[in-house]
Amino acid sequence: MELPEALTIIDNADLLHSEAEVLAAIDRMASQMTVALKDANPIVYTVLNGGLIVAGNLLPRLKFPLEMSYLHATRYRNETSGGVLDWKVKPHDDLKGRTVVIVDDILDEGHTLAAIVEYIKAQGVKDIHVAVLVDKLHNRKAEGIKADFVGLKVDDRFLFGCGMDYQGYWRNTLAIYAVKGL
Ligand SMILES: O=P(O)(O)OC[C@H]1O[C@H](OP(=O)(O)OP(=O)(O)O)[C@H](O)[C@@H]1O
Ligand code: HPA
Repeated sequence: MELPEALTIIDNADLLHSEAEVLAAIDRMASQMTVALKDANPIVYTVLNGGLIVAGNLLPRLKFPLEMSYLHATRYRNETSGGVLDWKVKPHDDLKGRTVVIVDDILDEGHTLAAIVEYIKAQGVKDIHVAVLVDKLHNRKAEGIKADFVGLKVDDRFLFGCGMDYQGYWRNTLAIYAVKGL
């Protein structure tokens, strides 16, 4: 995408959730996660790239001991529909007997999180929890995948902002937008 096009995209987009609404949603998630996980000594995996902004705002709000790690799995590749999952970085810690938390920006069709959860469960973890800022509302979800902590439920549009990209751009906002016409 050329720079002028990136500017046109955000100028014409629909603002779905302001910065303040996103931060309030992250505050709510943090409170729920603190109640559920404060004594669990979890290892928290951020799913790159999209989970970075959510994790950067969420983790400082979790007022209990935890370890941080990351993994990278991707299936959209700058497109607006997902393809085959490409594992760029698999989890690399000893997870046997651990409580694991996965943090990502969005649960859309759920194929990404389903594959991540399946892989992590196979490492012999004690339990696993999924936290996403956005759960997209539609009936195309992969079987059996559900988030335990959800910040916002959003209509079935193509979103960007707060980690989510449109053609590689605009992950770097806190507000959440929908692309005009998508
Ligand atoms: O529920 P799904 O339909 O599987 O989609 C959700 C996934 O898609 C996005 O990642 P993407 O593939 O764009 O990789 P990226 O975060 O590295 O850009 C997003 O960050 C989620 O991980
Ligand atoms: O709506 C979306 N926007 C950006 N990235 C995504 N990955 C899955 N769904 C989306």
